[in-house]
Amino acid sequence: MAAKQNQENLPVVLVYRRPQFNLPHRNRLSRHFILLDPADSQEPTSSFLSTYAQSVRALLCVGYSTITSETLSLLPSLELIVACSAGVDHIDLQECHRRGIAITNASVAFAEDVADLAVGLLIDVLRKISGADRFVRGGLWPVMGDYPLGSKLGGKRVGIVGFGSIGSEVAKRLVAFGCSIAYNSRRRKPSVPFPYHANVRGLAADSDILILCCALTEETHHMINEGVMTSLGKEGVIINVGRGSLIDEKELVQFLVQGKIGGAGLDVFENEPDVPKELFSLDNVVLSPHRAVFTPESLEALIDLTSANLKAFFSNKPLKSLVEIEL
Ligand SMILES: O=CC(=O)O
Repeated sequence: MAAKQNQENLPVVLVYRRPQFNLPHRNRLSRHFILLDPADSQEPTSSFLSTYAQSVRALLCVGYSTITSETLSLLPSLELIVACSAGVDHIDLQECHRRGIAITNASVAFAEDVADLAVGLLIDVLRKISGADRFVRGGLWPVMGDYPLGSKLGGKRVGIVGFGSIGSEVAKRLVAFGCSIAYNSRRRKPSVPFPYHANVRGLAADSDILILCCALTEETHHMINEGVMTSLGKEGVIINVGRGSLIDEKELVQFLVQGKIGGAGLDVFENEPDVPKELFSLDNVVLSPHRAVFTPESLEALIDLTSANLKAFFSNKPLKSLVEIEL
């Protein structure tokens, strides 16, 4: 009876997810919150929300489940969206801003793992690890002899696009490898000791490698275009752990196929899970199926952060990872 009473006093959190997205460590969260999940019900989501979620103040958005203005219009009491993702481009930010809904994201929980993968992709592209692996497994070593030389990471000039928690973890790692770092972001960050470029094309012209760690917004959509890739040059390498649409993907494919840039390491694509087939035969391209954030450790950290944000909200304390909405 006492346990039931406690359960009834817990704050209610609406779980919003596409059926393919599971909420990791759900049991841990349900010790502190009553989780209202339309996916547990037979009812269509919109009628579930209209019937059961009218007084819900906090929503947990799992994966990249799209939250449109129509979804928001079904939730008149909503004050907070806790996104279980680093990127929040699947949420209608303008409508959230208009309705005064705060958003938190998970970049800080994921930053180290995403940075590790960015550096892993970069080393793979430069040292041709995946290509060499295919060479050995395909029995080509005895037939063709030496595999082509790779290129050294130390000493490279790396341009980081987006210098939030992920960009700064990438920089920390690459400084240790002996790279020089410069960055581009919406504005200069006084606490960052590296050279700032207000313009991505200028950053590309001064870099051997571009690593994309920024959010996808209207301004950053296709920011890596023909001009930027031309400035990066024939030996240049692009690593993308942000979102596919940061790059004009058709243009990237042309640049890679025609040898107008040196290589790419891509964890994200414009039309996931579809990846341009032209990339499959290129040994200077390393492909990963949007997995940068997924380690058991980062999922644990995600639940800690999610819980901390929700607890802060329900006790009127400052949120742990508030997203600044700039429109
Ligand atoms: O891409 C992964 C994320 O945004 O969390």
